[in-house]
Amino acid sequence: MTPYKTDTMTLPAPAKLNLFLHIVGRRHDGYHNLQTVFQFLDYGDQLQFSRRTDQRIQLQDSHSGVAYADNLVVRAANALQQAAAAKGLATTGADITLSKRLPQGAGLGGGSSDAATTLVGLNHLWQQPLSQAELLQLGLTLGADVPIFIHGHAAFAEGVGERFINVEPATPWYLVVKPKVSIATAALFQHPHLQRDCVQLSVDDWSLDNTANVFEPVVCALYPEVAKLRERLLQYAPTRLTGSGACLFARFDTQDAALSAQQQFSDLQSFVAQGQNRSSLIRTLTQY
Ligand SMILES: C[C@@](CO)(OP(=O)(O)O)[C@H](O)COP(=O)(O)OP(=O)(O)OC[C@H]1O[C@@H](n2ccc(N)nc2=O)[C@H](O)[C@@H]1O
Ligand SMILES: Nc1ncnc2c1ncn2[C@@H]1O[C@H](COP(=O)(O)OP(=O)(O)O)[C@@H](O)[C@H]1O
Repeated sequence: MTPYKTDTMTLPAPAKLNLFLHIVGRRHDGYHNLQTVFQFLDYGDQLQFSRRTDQRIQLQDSHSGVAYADNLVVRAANALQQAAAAKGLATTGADITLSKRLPQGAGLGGGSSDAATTLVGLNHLWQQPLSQAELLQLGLTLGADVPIFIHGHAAFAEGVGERFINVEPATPWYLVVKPKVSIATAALFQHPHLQRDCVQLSVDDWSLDNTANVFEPVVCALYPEVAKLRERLLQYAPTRLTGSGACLFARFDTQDAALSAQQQFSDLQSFVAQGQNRSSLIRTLTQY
């Protein structure tokens, strides 16, 4: 039997930002067609994977607060084991440790990033039972945001967010602040005031100035705390909502400027991180 290259891997699960988010139509399956640009942050969760001698998946979770079977890490590991078995390929089990740092319901894609890192990490540990195309397809069954984290490069995305054209936007420093509200993505997509008829852009047409996040006015109307926080952040830098919220990100030219503004938001959960066009997951993976 060929020896495995590695028995244990530690991989990041970075956050994403939606630099803009437009809805361009509704689909028959209830989902919406989007146009968005995803960029990664050098900040996120961390996952450790170790091969087991039996077939079990065991997750140790540092306070994500999600029920074991619902955790996207467990769901991703089980889905990968089943997909490999369907191809007649053997896998082992795995011990997985999730160190959770990203807030949830934040628009940062934390759960989706954990799922993607699990798929990519275990696929590597188990000697690639699935191709990259198969991983992307499997990821999409776990959530619309999972494929971008598997892809791992900043992209102009369409469809439900699974069709990509790589882009290289500027990589400023961001101050990301989480208002004290929790937002349910599915309910927000159904809101009657949500703009769903944005003009289709092409990849070369978008800029921060000619785009918006269509969720932002709806979230600000529903949650005055978010509107107030947005006003506060706008005093320091251009600010936008990421995903369906609740986090807002303010854009700075330097780390010092972002850190200095952060001092004014000590009443809330926040962090400063630089935008990345190649995700830390993909960069770290090359070390294994
Ligand atoms: C809005 C975005 C933008 O990146 O991010 P978040 O705010 O969640 O981070 C994503 O489209 C969210 O992706 P994700 O959170 O993976 O969504 P899913 O679990 O697949 O879907 C949750 C629910 O949102 C709705 N949904 C999601 C994506 C989409 N393109 N159209 C939809 O209508 C559906 O009602 C679905 O049942
Ligand atoms: N490992 C996980 N980390 C975070 N959330 C998870 C995880 N597994 C399942 N979830 C569920 O996914 C939901 C969305 O989480 P998350 O991806 O962090 O937010 P968002 O989509 O707003 O960026 C959570 O509210 C939680 O119920």
